[in-house]
Amino acid sequence: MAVAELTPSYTKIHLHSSELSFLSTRLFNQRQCAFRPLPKTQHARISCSVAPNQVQVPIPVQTEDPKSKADCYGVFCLTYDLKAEEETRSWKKLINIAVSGAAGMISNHLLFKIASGEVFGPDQPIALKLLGSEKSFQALEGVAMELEDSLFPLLREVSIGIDPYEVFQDVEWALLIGAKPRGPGLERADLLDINGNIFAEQGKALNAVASRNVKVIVVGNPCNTNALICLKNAPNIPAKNFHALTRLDENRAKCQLALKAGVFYDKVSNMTIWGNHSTTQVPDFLNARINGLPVKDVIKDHKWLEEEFTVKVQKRGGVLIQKWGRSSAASTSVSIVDAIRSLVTPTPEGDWFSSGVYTNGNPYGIAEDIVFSMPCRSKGDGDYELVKDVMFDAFLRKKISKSEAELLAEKRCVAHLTGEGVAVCDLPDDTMLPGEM
Ligand SMILES: NC(=O)C1=CN([C@@H]2O[C@H](COP(=O)(O)OP(=O)(O)OC[C@H]3O[C@@H](n4cnc5c(N)ncnc54)[C@H](OP(=O)(O)O)[C@@H]3O)[C@@H](O)[C@H]2O)C=CC1
Ligand SMILES: O=C([O-])CC(=O)C(=O)O
Repeated sequence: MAVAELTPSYTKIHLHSSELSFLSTRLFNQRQCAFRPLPKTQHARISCSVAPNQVQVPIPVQTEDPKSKADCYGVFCLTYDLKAEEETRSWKKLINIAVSGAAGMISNHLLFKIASGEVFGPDQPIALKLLGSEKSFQALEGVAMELEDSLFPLLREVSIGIDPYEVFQDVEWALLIGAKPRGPGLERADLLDINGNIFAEQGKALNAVASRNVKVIVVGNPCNTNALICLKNAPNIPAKNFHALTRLDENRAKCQLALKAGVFYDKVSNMTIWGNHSTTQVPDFLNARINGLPVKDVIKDHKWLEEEFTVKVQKRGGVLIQKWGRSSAASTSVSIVDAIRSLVTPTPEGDWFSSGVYTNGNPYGIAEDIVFSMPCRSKGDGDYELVKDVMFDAFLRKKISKSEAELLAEKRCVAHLTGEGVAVCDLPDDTMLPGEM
């Protein structure tokens, strides 16, 4: 028995499982449908952007129930009076947070931190919008079940979907984690193209449906160039709102300096990662401080700083993969939390944090129109400013130039995805993600 439900632009079809595989495969192959099995039934919901006259199934006339449009999950589909709770509990207005790759390893740590309130605060209700794929849909349901069972008071809504145009509707934060990992035999140019296509599509979707001031943090690698592709495909959202995650690198650098100096890592401040989230990244020991003093005054072994420290930070991800058999997920999720909190809380006086941001107007002479990790400060309003008073020496300049050249080469390689013509892929041979060795 097949049932279809029509709206002017969408056709919703409920099918028995026997009919499901044929129709969903056909329509999916035409990239026209979003497919969602309905929990605890033999049915699925398929949202297809096809003209109504193409549908060959009996169509009962129904008035649309707005609730049936939402892809809310389980307990999160219940209605409740959030406004009343805002008054009695002094809660803030609900914020919508989209997470892609939501069934992946990083998200599996991150979602529970966000839902617990440790990221946006104990008075900030949260709606989580999880983006997955046809392949990961069941796993997403598993994630949503675990979120249900956690009884987080601040988590008011969870929805799951595979269409970024639905999932990104009105989101104020988009945490873009989902990306294809670089496996054996996959050239970096191919990876840039495969993942670049994902981020071009997601940029277009954000541009169409997200909040006009959405903050976007790109985690999926190669994250700097993915962030550039994303912002170029979202011309109605300020380019300044896009970040590539280099906070994990900052945290790794702080840890290594603390270890060498024999201090706890909260004594390390002003840590900049310059450049690409790759093995050309530059952990800046010239401007960093330990107990408020220049690192070079505390760690006298400057050869260690220039050689071992720099390489250790650049390759930390790869060493971890060798030990763990998979890439950093828990510490990456912690660093995403740090990155968000740095934007929603004022930066401590005199300190700063690193983020991969758009270079236009930067005061350091770094090439314009790329996404480059630089030192930032925030008033806690979600926005940031670049730090002006930083020092450079010949060593730092040389290292920064290498990372800059790498990012300019990556940009030429994705010109077809940024609207800048024909791609030319002349990537430096040694270009690698931190996880590659
Ligand atoms: N910037 C940083 O500091 C760091 C970045 N990373 C990067 O984060 C990303 C995610 O890592 P992690 O969560 O561990 O990875 P996982 O493999 O656990 O999950 C990633 C998700 O990406 C999605 N995905 C995989 N292949 C494709 C594809 N071809 N097209 C679209 N989506 C795909 C899948 O979700 P679905 O099927 O639902 O689409 C998958 O669940 C990786 O790119 C990794 O390199 C990792 C560590 C640090
Ligand atoms: O290369 C990877 O996927 C892992 C990574 O980015 C990191 O550990 O910094």
